[in-house]
Order: sequence, then C-alpha cells, then structure tokens
Amino acid sequence: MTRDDLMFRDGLLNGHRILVTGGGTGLGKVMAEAFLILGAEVFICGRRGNVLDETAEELMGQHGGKMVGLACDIRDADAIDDMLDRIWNNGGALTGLVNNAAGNFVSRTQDLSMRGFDAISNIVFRGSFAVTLACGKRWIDQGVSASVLSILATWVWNGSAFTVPSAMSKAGINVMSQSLAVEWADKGIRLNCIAPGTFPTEGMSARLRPTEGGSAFRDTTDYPMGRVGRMPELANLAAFLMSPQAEYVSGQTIAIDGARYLATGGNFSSMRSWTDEQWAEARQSIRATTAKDKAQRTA
Ligand SMILES: CCCCCCCCC/C=C/C(=O)SCCNC(=O)CCNC(=O)[C@H](O)C(C)(C)COP(=O)(O)OP(=O)(O)OC[C@H]1O[C@@H](n2cnc3c(N)ncnc32)[C@H](O)[C@@H]1OP(=O)(O)O
Ligand SMILES: NC(=O)C1=CN([C@@H]2O[C@H](COP(=O)(O)OP(=O)(O)OC[C@H]3O[C@@H](n4cnc5c(N)ncnc54)[C@H](OP(=O)(O)O)[C@@H]3O)[C@@H](O)[C@H]2O)C=CC1
Repeated sequence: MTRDDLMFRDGLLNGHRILVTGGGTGLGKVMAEAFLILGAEVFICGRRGNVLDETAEELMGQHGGKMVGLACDIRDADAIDDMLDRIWNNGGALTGLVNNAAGNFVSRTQDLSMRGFDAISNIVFRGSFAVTLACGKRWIDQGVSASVLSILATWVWNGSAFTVPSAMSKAGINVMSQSLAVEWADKGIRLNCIAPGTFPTEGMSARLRPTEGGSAFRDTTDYPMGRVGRMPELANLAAFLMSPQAEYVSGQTIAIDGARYLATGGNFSSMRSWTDEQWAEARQSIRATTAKDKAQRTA
C-alpha cells in the first residue's frame, strides 16, 4: 500500500497506540500498515513470532514509524495480560484495539468434533472477548478513551452453511460490540465492527477454498461489481472507525462487500453439492496448511 491509497490527512492517528490481533498477515497486516502510515504506534500479535517480526520490519522499512510484534495466543488469558503489561509498561495505554485474529475452515457440521468447534470459537468468540475485556478493565480503571474495532463477516446477518462455528462466533462478537457500545459509552469507549466480503488472503483461501489452490476466488461472475475487495478499501474504513473524528459512531457493523451478500448470500451455501470425496480432499488440504503454520508457532 502507498500513502496515496489512503484518503486521510498525514498524522490523523498521531499519538494513538493501536493493537491489531493477527496483524502479521492478511487483513490485519493491511490495517496495521494504514495506522502506521497515519502516525499511530502499532502493536501486532499472533502465534508465529517470525511472521510478526518480518511484518514489522517490512512495514517500518517502507513507512518508518514504530510497529512492535508480540507473540501471543489470544486463547490464553494470562498470555493476553502479559502482552498488555508489556505494552502499557512501555509507553502507556493503548488507545485502540482491532479484534482481527481468527481461525476458520470449511467443514460439514456433522464432521466436526467439539475440539474442532473449540479450535475456532476459542479464537474468534472467547479470544476476542478476552482481549476486549482485558483492555476494557485497564481503560476504565485509568479513565482512558478508546476505540475497539472487530472484524466480522456478513454472515452475522444471514448465517453461513459449512462455517458454522465461525458464523456463531462472529455473531456473538457482533452482539458483544452492540452491548458494550452502550455499557461503556460514558467511559469514552466505543465499539464498531466491519463485515468484509471477499478480500483474498493466503490464510483464508487455504481454509475456505482449500482445493482450488492459487485460483481460489478468481471467478467473480457472481460478484455484483465483478470483483473482490481491494485491501486499501478495507484499510480506509478501518482508519475512519479508529479515528477520533468518528467519536459519535458506536455500536455499528458496516459491510464492505460490493453488495455481494445482498445479491448472493456471500457465504458457502454452494458447497451443498460437494461429494464425500471433495470434503475428504478439503479436510486433508486444510490439515496440511495448519500443520505448516503450527511448525512456526512460538506462542
Ligand atoms: C464464497 C463466499 C466468500 C465469502 C467471503 C469470505 C468470508 C470469510 C470470512 C472469514 C474468514 C476467516 O475467518 S479466514 C481466517 C483464516 N485463518 C485462519 O484460520 C488462521 C488460523 N487457523 C488455525 O490456526 C487453524 O486453522 C485452526 C484449526 C482454526 C486452529 O488450529 P489448532 O492448532 O488449534 O487446531 P488443531 O489442533 O489442528 O485442530 C483442532 C481440532 O479441529 C479439527 N479440524 C481441523 N481441521 C478440520 C477440518 N478441515 N475439518 C474438520 N475438523 C477439523 C481437528 O481435527 C481437531 O479436532 P480433533 O480431531 O477432535 O482433535
Ligand atoms: N479475507 C477475507 O476475505 C475475510 C476475512 N475476514 C476476517 O478477517 C480477519 C483476518 O483474516 P485473513 O487476513 O483473511 O486471514 P489470516 O489467516 O491471514 O489472519 C488470521 C490471523 O490471526 C492470527 N491468529 C489466529 N489465531 C490466533 C490466536 N489464537 N492468537 C493470536 N493470533 C491468532 C493468525 O496468526 P498466527 O497463525 O500466527 O497466530 C493470522 O495472522 C479474520 O477475522 C477473518 O475472519 C472476514 C471476512 C472476509
């Protein structure tokens, strides 16, 4: 991304300190980059320390500023507290949190074990709540104003066959945001959500279109605008919602999907026609991706 891709003035986020969970890759990386360009000090977390370090180095090399990678598994409440201690003790309070980290894979629901359900919901539902709660306690205790942005999916409105634990978890975080937007409004804490449509990333394509390799999401015939999302489009919306000028916006969930879910549902219902063999192949491919990622985990 270049400076010209962003619609905001220089220094919009000067003095802000923002944590992006899962900020080492994909959408999290792009939002972290935008916040860095606009002057914020940015923290990114994830389980693969090497990925975080590479991202921070790459983006600071391109844009200057300060980005810090912190290895942390958001399924572990103690690890979250350790991470926040490090942030707070090294420059003061966060002023923003982006709940972006997620786990997901396509599966027929009858093929899931409870461990499979937990693998997703413990990241998306429990993990996002745990980070929000840990930050919120500190903000309220110290009288700090802050903004929380959670990255959801359009299926919070219409569900999604074959990604049921993700759909349930994202819907839960949607309601968390609406609830806390009211409960914490007088504390100066606001919460909003973005529901992106398709923004192709490696992590998503490997788990949601596992058998298509590099060609996943190339066919855009059923996209009303004839295309998928462009990363800077998402980054601009995120920067708007995180900026102090958007202070009166709270409790909202904004879709950025080129009107796709209104046209087609924007989910995986077409997989109803998959055969047993296709599901077996998908599962094998997803497991290979997870095994490769796991080998790099340091948290
Ligand atoms: C078109 C419209 C566009 C629509 C537009 C697109 C909208 C996209 C919206 C959302 C997109 C995303 O979220 S994309 C985000 C994608 N990124 C990620 O997922 C990154 C992080 N992911 C991960 O870490 C892993 O994939 C994940 C499995 C979730 C967690 O890893 P863990 O190490 O905790 O898990 P494991 O120990 O390997 O496995 C735990 C259990 O899960 C089971 N499990 C694992 N894979 C399985 C599978 N494929 N099918 C069944 N079960 C599975 C295992 O068998 C285990 O259960 P037992 O066998 O019983 O032990
Ligand atoms: N791409 C798309 O089209 C869409 C994406 N989304 C949402 O956007 C967000 C980003 O997805 P995307 O960029 O595509 O996928 P990625 O797989 O690139 O991003 C997920 C990130 O979350 C991190 N993460 C996963 N589990 C944990 C954990 N337990 N603790 C800390 N970090 C964790 C991963 O790092 P690590 O494995 O190192 O921990 C990774 O950096 C997700 O919330 C996803 O649901 C929503 C709609 C559409």
